[in-house]
Amino acid sequence: MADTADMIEVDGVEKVFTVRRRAGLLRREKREVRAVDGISFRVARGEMVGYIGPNGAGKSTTIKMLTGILTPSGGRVRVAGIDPARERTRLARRIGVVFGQRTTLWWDLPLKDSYRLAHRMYRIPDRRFRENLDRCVELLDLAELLDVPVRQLSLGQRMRGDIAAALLHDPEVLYLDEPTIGLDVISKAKVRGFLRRLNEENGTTVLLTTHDLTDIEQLCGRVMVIDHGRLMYEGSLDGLHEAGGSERTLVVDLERELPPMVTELARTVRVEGPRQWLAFPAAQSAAPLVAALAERYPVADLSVREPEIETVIAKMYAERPAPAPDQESDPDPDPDPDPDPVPVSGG
Ligand SMILES: Nc1ncnc2c1ncn2[C@@H]1O[C@H](COP(=O)(O)OP(=O)(O)OP(=O)(O)O)[C@@H](O)[C@H]1O
Repeated sequence: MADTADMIEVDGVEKVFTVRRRAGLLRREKREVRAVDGISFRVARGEMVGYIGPNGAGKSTTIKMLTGILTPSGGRVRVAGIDPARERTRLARRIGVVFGQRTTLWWDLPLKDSYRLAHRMYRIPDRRFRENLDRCVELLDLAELLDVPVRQLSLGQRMRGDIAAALLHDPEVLYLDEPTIGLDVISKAKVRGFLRRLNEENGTTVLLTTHDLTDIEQLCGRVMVIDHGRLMYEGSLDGLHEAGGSERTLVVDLERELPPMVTELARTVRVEGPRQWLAFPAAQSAAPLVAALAERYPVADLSVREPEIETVIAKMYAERPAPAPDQESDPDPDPDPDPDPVPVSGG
């Protein structure tokens, strides 16, 4: 069972939450939120897949079902051949989880103490623990941070610390929920480089949730898009850009104020003083556009902006019927009634 080619199997999975909310002074009414509404997908062993969608789409709920923190309301989930909800502790030894917004490290203790606890909790053989820790310390640049209490770490340092903690027990599957959120460019590059290497060298299967399309572009061969609890797209990132007709934006600083620039490769969508914004198809390279503009206009500086995931998905939606009202995302859910910590600290 454990050597199945598909590391993650999800068949017709649903998760329905019942939310109580005030409806008048004394009355409270119950409402169902279909956070995940019948999704099916596979992730092969050693694959690195992006799982994206707007806020409230159902990404975290899916990941929680894949760890066993949440039990599906319907459908079937298997990870490494294990039913996560039934055998959560057994599965915890085979998976690693990083929630970008929530640390699994001990806040008041030096970073290395959290690692020592993981060593004991997962009963990692001493030699294996040392090798894994040494590798993470080297590749994630943690040497200077091991003695620092976690609460004193910057967000980027803490994130690298969390990623290391999730990997000390050699998980075959790693779930990453927004691992680059709020990080500066250098920290993002470090995290992405590390993940690429981990996947190549260890064959770790990675499911990556992110709002940053550059994470997907640099790491994932395949992307799945979820919205209103349903899978809307599965394929390459380029295919997604095509399906959504999405555009990137070239921001051009000219040496002086000029009328809107004209080129057949893009549309000038905004002009503010000497700065102009040009939209062009996201699947197209910016190089010919840059060359064409530089030939005709006094260009001082340039940058390219990637489309927002929300915009790409909104464009895909323009062609589809609106979702039923009871599937709209809930602006005021129970904050987080999950009683359990994520498996890395609870397994
Ligand atoms: N414990 C809960 N109780 C009630 N509703 C919930 C609960 N957890 C999530 N929801 C609702 O389920 C839907 C999906 O939420 P989920 O957190 O999975 O979305 P997400 O795609 O991870 O969003 P984000 O990008 O904002 O983290 C939302 O409408 C959310 O309000």
